[in-house]
Amino acid sequence: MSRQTDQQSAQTTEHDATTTKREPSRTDDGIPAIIAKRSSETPVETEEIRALASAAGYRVIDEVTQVRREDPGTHFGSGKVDSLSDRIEATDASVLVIDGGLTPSQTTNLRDCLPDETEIFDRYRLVLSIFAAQAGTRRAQLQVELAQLKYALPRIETESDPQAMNIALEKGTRVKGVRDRIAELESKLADLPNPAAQYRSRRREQGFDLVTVAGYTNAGKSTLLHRLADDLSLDSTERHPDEANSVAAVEDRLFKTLQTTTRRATLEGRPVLATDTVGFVDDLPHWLVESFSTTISEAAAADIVVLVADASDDVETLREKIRVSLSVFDAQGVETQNVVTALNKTDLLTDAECESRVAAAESLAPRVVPVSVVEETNLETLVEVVCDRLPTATETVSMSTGDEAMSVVSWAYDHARVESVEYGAETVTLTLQGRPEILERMRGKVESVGESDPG
Ligand SMILES: Nc1nc2c(ncn2[C@@H]2O[C@H](COP(=O)(O)OP(=O)(O)OP(=O)(O)O)[C@@H](O)[C@H]2O)c(=O)[nH]1
Ligand SMILES: [Mg+2]
Repeated sequence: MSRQTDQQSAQTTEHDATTTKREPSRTDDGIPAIIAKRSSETPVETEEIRALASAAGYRVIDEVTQVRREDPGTHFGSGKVDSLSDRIEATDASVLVIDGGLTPSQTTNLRDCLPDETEIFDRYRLVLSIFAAQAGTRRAQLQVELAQLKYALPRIETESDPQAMNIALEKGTRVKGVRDRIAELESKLADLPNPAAQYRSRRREQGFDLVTVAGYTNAGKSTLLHRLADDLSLDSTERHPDEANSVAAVEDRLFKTLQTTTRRATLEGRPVLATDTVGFVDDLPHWLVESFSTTISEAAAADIVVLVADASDDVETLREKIRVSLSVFDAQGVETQNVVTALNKTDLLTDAECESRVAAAESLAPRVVPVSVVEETNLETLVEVVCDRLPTATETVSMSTGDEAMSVVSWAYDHARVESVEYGAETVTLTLQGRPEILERMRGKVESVGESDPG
């Protein structure tokens, strides 16, 4: 992930270059905030964090960037913290937004150096506040609160001065309160009826294979789903039309991680329900991603999980994302044997680059299939590999010809893959492949029509 890459390259670049940029205020709405970002590379990119801050309702009035390796104490180093403090004082900003993750002790140290009442938002807290504002369903609200408390807990634990007895006591009470609430939320969430899960379990009874598409944001999950889906009509997973860094697009991207879409697809003749899941947001810790992974837990109930990874990432990033994805699956009880890895966007790579990505992915993940969804390269192989893993049985049945037989044949087309139908003078012989449960139901139907001796 990019944070790690920053730290690695930081060992070679150790200088302090500062730039500040005054933001012409476009709107007077919103709480005034200062953006701060430390990076080991120039130029220091702040476009995304600015969009996130606006999405969270802040008005960015100033920006401070620093090229330096991370300071373990205050993230920025003491000189920079002093000038940040001055700037906050001078601009009357009440919020400091930091593009990066702060440890609990960095948060406390930094707070001690800034004007009183300055609210510090690191990247995670900022994203959580956007989720909180957007969570529309009861489930999403509970999930957001849970994630916020998990974020806050270690910070409350490090916060107070342990020498002051009364504060320590007070801290103890607060910590206990938060722990109790976390336990309460977890059990509430577990008890909450999940309409999506109920829907899927019903569909499975009807004979649908269930495929879940998961992976990091921007890997191409929704695009893949569109390509596979029978019905290509637009829905909520559609990209925001004017993508270009608008606040709406950022909100859209974040909010989408709380939603899922299920579409019907036909893979090698079999009816499949494909579910688009959580896009793991880059640079968010994986406990946070997990807090929102409603559907990932349902992925454990899916027949196959297609892990979509972006092959145009550099090898290290690709590895890291695959590692995190697999560990999230593992934590949710998805069996490795049910994972198929689609290494997407090979159209952006040379053959040699593609080979190195495949090798890297194969060292971590099962069944790696390089594909380009937009150019439709190798999608048949992907479908084949998925279908190979679906629970399958084959059966041949015969029935007396007639209307009833015809309705069984049409039922078969809807629920399984029909390999052949032969219409004889007196009998219809049908060979089909599908879920064992479906073949079982097929037998029941054939019996009611009246079986006919195929010979
Ligand atoms: N070059 C290239 N771009 C692709 C390919 N597949 C998808 N993309 C692009 O990658 C971007 C992200 O695709 P999405 O399908 O929205 O990604 P996603 O995984 O659903 O992302 P989230 O919903 O944010 O989690 C879009 O701009 C796609 O057009 C591909 O095979 N090649
Ligand atoms: Mg998507």
